[in-house]
Amino acid sequence: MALKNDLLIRAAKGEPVERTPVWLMRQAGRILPEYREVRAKMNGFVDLVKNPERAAEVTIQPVDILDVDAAIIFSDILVIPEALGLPYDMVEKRGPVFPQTISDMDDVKKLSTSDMSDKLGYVIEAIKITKKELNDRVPLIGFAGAPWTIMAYMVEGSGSKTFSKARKMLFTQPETAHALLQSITDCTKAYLKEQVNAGANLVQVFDSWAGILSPDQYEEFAMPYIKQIVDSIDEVPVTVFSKGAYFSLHSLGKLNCETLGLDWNTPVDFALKMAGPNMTFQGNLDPCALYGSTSEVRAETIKMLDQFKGLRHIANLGHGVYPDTDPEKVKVFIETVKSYTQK
Ligand SMILES: Cc1c2[nH]c(c1CCC(=O)O)Cc1[nH]c(c(CCC(=O)O)c1C)Cc1[nH]c(c(CCC(=O)O)c1C)Cc1[nH]c(c(C)c1CCC(=O)O)C2
Repeated sequence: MALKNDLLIRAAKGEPVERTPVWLMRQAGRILPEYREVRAKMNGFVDLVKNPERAAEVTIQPVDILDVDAAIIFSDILVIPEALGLPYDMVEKRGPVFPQTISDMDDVKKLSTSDMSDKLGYVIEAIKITKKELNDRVPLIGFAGAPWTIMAYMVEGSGSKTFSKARKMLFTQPETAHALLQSITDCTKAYLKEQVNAGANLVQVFDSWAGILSPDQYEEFAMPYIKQIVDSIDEVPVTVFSKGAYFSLHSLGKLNCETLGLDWNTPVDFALKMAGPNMTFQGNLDPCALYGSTSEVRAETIKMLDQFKGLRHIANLGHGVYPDTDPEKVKVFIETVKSYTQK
């Protein structure tokens, strides 16, 4: 079945579009009262993630309510560590917490890499239900965390400003780090393949903690694994969002993917110079811009769109939308993108 709105897919591939497509990272989540209502009926976040019917419901909410040009499957990047044998808990106001972590090679060897499709079957089921209920109105985005970001949580055991335990491992036990990264990569390749087979129309790789690595570390511990993942997907376009890794845009630009996510710290002309002209850029409004008044949100959005004028572009924020953002301001952002005409 053909998509009724395929702007996102065409923009990703660099094909002509009538206007810039728009969606928001973390759109399926706490900004919507309708999400919080569903969430309140569940036994916590993980329970919601593991309920394919409810996950499909909250995936579609932003399409109905905000009129975005894409849905992103409601799940989390941390389902991979869980499937590997490290369960997580989502603690209110603190974020993810892992009771067990990875400290050495023995821990890596103990990870269970078998039966991944059974263990992640709930996400695949949620994708199938979502596809059916979306009825091809807009594309469905599948996703996974990049290996370095997943490793960071598995070693650190929770969120952190510095992830110093995870970064320490890169210096003190590089072989352990590489073995862990390779295990995560193998599982992620299989997982994304299943998402595509179930109907995902595009996949995004989130490297949220890329920016805490040095350029050399990024080339050694992040890039080779992202490349393996990107090279394993031919059927649909791929977006790589390496937050903070402006210093590696030259090698990101050589990846066999269609789109690079940009955060708001990265100037568009700099990204173009570094990554070259063969990529679509996605981003990059500061999520805090949505705390402004209606006219300020409009002005900031237009300023952002002007910077991408003439380039291949998918409008988005430079990171996920913050939970206390007024959905009305999100709508202003979306409507401003849709009514913007390139002069
Ligand atoms: C680092 C990361 C995580 N998860 C994710 C990333 C990469 C993107 C980024 O950098 O923001 C990705 C993610 N997490 C979630 C989605 C769903 C789809 C979407 O709307 O984008 C996606 C794409 C749901 C979620 N994931 C989480 C929530 C909130 C939990 C709740 O409902 O209580 C949602 C809707 C929780 C989560 N999950 C994670 C953290 C650190 C937290 C706690 C902090 C926070 O809330 O942002 C790990």
